[in-house]
Amino acid sequence: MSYQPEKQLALKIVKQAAKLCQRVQQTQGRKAVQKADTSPVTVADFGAQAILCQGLMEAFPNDPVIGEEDATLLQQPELEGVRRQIIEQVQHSIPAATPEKVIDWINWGNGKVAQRYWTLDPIDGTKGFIRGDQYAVALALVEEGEVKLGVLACPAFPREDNGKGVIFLAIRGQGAVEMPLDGETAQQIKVDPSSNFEQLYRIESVESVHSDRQVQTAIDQRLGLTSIAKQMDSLAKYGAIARGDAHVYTRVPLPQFEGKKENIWDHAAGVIIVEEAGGRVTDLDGKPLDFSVGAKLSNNRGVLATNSVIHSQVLAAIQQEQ
Ligand SMILES: Nc1ncnc2c1ncn2[C@@H]1O[C@H](COP(=O)(O)O)[C@@H](OP(=O)(O)O)[C@H]1O
Ligand SMILES: [Mg+2]
Ligand SMILES: [Mg+2]
Ligand SMILES: [Mg+2]
Repeated sequence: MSYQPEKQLALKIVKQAAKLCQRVQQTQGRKAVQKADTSPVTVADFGAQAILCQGLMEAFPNDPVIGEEDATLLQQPELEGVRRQIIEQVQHSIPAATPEKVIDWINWGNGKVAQRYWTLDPIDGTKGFIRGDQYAVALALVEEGEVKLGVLACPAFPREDNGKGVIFLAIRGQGAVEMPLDGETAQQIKVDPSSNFEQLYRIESVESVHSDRQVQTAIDQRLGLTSIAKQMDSLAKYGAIARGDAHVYTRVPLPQFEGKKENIWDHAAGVIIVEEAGGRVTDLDGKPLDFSVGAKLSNNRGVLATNSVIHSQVLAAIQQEQ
């Protein structure tokens, strides 16, 4: 399968969604409201999910979509202003949008896992978005539990030409590329296959409660990895591994979140981008991430992404630390 129609649509809507996020940041700032689990969500998260879902619904009406956000929260009367801003922002991209349609589009992302489905994170790294750091719009196509296509728009990702804004794209069997967010020139990307731990970089979340830094540092020491870990919000970390800026990404759950499983949309697009760039992604026990069970990676524990060359050595060090 070449997945050309899927690729064209995915690129188009991810770019549209990223534009909405940039516009919200410029015009409305980075205000957030709290979800039931106390995590933040913004006008841009909801607006970007509406745009992504509308495009998928129109082009692939039979494919279920599993997205992070849900419009239930917006029924609260005190969020009337937020709801209005979301609708205005979506109308900017899709003039025919009505309030009812926008809510329906957001909720189109409440689908269930099927033989073929899409998963999306309208903003991964909402905390990064609010801080003015990295964030990503993430979209992936999954078939038979395997990611077949992944697109990541990272509007704040630094480019070699000193500009900002990168899209990472991978299709199974076709390699991984990066391109400027507002351009067309695709450039093949590859992991850096170095294996001398003294020269390698690990990358981790900026948020200290999203992974166990103590265990991660102990793993570094076992491996002889001496550099200070790079920190970056969102799935952009997978992009950094795929283009050779870093070599190891560990996501070790903190003891207090041991039973809390990772969301499929926080990983799917990144996994294929790293794999197609020559890297490897498993959980902390060396098992492939299983995208066939639901919205959570229920059959997996944590995540390890590497340049592939050092993967088994890192897994061995992880086993010794558990
Ligand atoms: N305690 C926790 N452990 C692991 N991941 C968590 C977490 N709390 C939140 N997250 C997830 O971490 C994601 C951000 O990833 P990162 O830490 O790599 O920047 C969040 O995505 P959203 O920002 O889309 O909500 C959220 O799903
Ligand atoms: Mg996320
Ligand atoms: Mg999100
Ligand atoms: Mg969130």
